[in-house]
Amino acid sequence: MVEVLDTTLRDGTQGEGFVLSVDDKVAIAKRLAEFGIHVIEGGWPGSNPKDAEFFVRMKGVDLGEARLAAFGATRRKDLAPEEDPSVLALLEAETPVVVLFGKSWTLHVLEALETSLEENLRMIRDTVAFFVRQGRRVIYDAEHFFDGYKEDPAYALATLEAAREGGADTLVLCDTNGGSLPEEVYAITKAVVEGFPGVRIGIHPHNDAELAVANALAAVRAGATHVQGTINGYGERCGNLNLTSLLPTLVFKYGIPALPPEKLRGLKELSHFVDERANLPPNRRAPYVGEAAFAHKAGVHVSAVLKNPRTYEHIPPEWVGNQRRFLVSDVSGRSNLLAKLQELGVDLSREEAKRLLDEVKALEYEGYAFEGAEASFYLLAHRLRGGALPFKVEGFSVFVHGSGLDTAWAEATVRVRVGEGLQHTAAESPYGPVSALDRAFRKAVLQFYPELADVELTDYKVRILSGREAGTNSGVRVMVEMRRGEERFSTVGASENILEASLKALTDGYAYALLFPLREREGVGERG
Ligand SMILES: CC(=O)SCCNC(=O)CCNC(=O)[C@H](O)C(C)(C)COP(=O)(O)OP(=O)(O)OC[C@H]1O[C@@H](n2cnc3c(N)ncnc32)[C@H](O)[C@@H]1OP(=O)(O)O
Ligand SMILES: CC(=O)C(=O)O
Repeated sequence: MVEVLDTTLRDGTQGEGFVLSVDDKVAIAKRLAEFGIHVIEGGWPGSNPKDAEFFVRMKGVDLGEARLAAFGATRRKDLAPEEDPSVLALLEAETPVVVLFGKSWTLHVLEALETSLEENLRMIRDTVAFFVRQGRRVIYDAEHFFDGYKEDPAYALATLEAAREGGADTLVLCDTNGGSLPEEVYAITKAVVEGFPGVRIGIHPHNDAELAVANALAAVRAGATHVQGTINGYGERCGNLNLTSLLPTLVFKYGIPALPPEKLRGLKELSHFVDERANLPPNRRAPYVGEAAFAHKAGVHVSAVLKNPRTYEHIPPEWVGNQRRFLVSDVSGRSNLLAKLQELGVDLSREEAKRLLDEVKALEYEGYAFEGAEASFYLLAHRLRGGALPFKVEGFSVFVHGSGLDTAWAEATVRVRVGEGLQHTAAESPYGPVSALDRAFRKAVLQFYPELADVELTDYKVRILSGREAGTNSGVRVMVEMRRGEERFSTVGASENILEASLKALTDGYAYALLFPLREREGVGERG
């Protein structure tokens, strides 16, 4: 059994750009508890009012089996624990578990704390003992343990001994600077495990050499039974041990039941929940939980996966709550297309699929990108089968007016054929030419298709296409995302002219919404 301590709410918030409100912290703590995390480190109550308030709010919250921990430092040099305001703030958090960090590396004792090696040992022993006397479980985080051990093993071990004498029940070896190698971590952890029989040994690795997961696994193989990390690897500098990578590896590959396997079905949802609360975009390429983790693009791969998913998947995606996806692009073969068309509910013969594939490859050469624009791909297939479109744009114009640099507004006209009638409408917008075009187009078609009132534009991205004319003469690709209720779908347009590319992408979105009104089936549709 390996105990899991999550420090997203403490070390995670030491990561650049990862900021949580008190409400976010409370919500995440509850989610971590539901997920089955054993110890949830909520923050450093002596550090700031937000963390202090978090612990006040958590006093009434039932976390079930999970235990809440507050984090803090050993007492200041030459002060008794009961005189140190930071120690007292930690006590007032009233958590069942206290995580104390102390110095293991002589460099830090002498140059950061500016105290003697003996006083540091007393600081560790006294502070641990103080909390143990108050009935708290103390987890001792030995900061810079591996660096300290490499320089002066006897002193590093003496700091652990001081924590044990104080009554700490878990000694955690921290790779604080994140530069240790798995073989060093293995050897040093093994020496500590053998030197401290009966004491739980843990690991807290950082990811500065991209080795946090490897180092955690090395420590566990050497006998560590407690790991500390964060969801999505947020944390100081390059981040902390990423639990969303470590946990499935421990459980599914090493067979170590850190959490019950069925809990890991909620892993992707938990990962996205934390990103959502922090208002950060999820990492698409994250192992196990990223959107791309089970997305198959190359034709050879898709062809094999359709025959047997094990050919290109190391685990079934559903084990971690993820889904298999097939992408369409210029590295596709017929299998990608047939799989995607089946997902979209479109029947094409092999011959038609071949023509569609040629068309996709030619358009991608011109600058289109269909892998993130399934709605445009659907329309392409629809047109290839001779399907009718609900409208046809026959012309447009756009004007931008301004009497100074901050006064611009735009007006647009569009000519759209709907059935037998030709609509010619105009609209203006203070938000720029694309918005004016969108308004004019909607005005033209809404009277015929009132259901489009429920469709809204949610994202708009422009990208300059490389390998063409430079600067403002470059071609552009526009990607648009639209929403209808819970459903999101994306389209693409490419042209030398940004407004033409925009109108292509916009009108693809509206045409798709009209042609494919019932995309509520399970597993169908792009996920936003
Ligand atoms: C490896 C880790 O991630 S440990 C966690 C680190 N996390 C944080 O630092 C985030 C929260 N920190 C804070 O809010 C502030 O730094 C506080 C409130 C803790 C301290 O603030 P200040 O009193 O203004 O001190 P400051 O931040 O400038 O310096 C840290 C002090 O803690 C001392 N210190 C560092 N580690 C320890 C330790 N383990 N035990 C005791 N004292 C320590 C330093 O020697 C320094 O003391 P000095 O002011 O006498 O030089
Ligand atoms: C304690 C801690 O966060 C570290 O050593 O990295």
